[in-house]
Amino acid sequence: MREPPPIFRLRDIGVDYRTPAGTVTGVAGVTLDIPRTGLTVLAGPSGSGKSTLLRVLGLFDRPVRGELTFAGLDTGALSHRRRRALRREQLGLIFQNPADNLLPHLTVGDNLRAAAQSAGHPCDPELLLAPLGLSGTGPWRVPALSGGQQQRLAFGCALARRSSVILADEPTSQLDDASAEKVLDTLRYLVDQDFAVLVTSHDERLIGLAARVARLRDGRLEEVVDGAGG
Ligand SMILES: Nc1ncnc2c1ncn2[C@@H]1O[C@H](COP(=O)(O)OP(=O)(O)OP(=O)(O)O)[C@@H](O)[C@H]1O
Repeated sequence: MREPPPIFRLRDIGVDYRTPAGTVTGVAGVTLDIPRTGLTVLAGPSGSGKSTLLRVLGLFDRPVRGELTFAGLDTGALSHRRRRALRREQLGLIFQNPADNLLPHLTVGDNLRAAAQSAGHPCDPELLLAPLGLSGTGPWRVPALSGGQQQRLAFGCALARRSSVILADEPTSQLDDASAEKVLDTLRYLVDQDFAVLVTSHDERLIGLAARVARLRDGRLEEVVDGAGG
């Protein structure tokens, strides 16, 4: 059987940052295909370019070099508006700090409703909350949730938007062990639901769940290996 086309196709991607001290390379020469299903981990030491690459894949930042195709679309040719619409409708990007992903003045249920509405979908919060281990929290305000619960709610918002791809920056890094385990359960659930899940991480437990691990070093792709979760 023929392999389905990749969800992301990266060819020679480069990102630079201009700083007062000169140009800093975020990533350079990254060529990689990311399949439509399963968990892909972008691994590598601090400063290796993981977050930079995730922001490019989330269509937040445009690479200065190379080509990025998302679901067959050449993203370099897309207007700012079209990129924003794709982000809202198809790409769930979850930032490292749980509080950055949610609307803190709303309840848990209203966060899910707002996420669903922004992508034009109906929403039953309790149906989304149960598999995330957050049953009954719909009427709570966001600050009443722990950091790990907020992180899982952020994944719930991506589910509510029916994002085809879920991208998360170090989702376990700010959590204690018990909360991190629950986030790992959430990632397993998303993979079972056939989402393409792409996360940056140094966390060996998370790397152990991956179908494939892309290792970066100094902004370059060092290797792509099959993981234990494949
Ligand atoms: N906004 C920025 N301005 C200037 N340089 C930046 C900026 N963001 C990242 N960099 C530089 O780009 C390179 C890659 O950084 P990036 O944050 O992508 O790495 P990372 O692997 O995600 O690191 P960490 O695990 O610490 O988050 C580093 O040299 C970093 O200093």
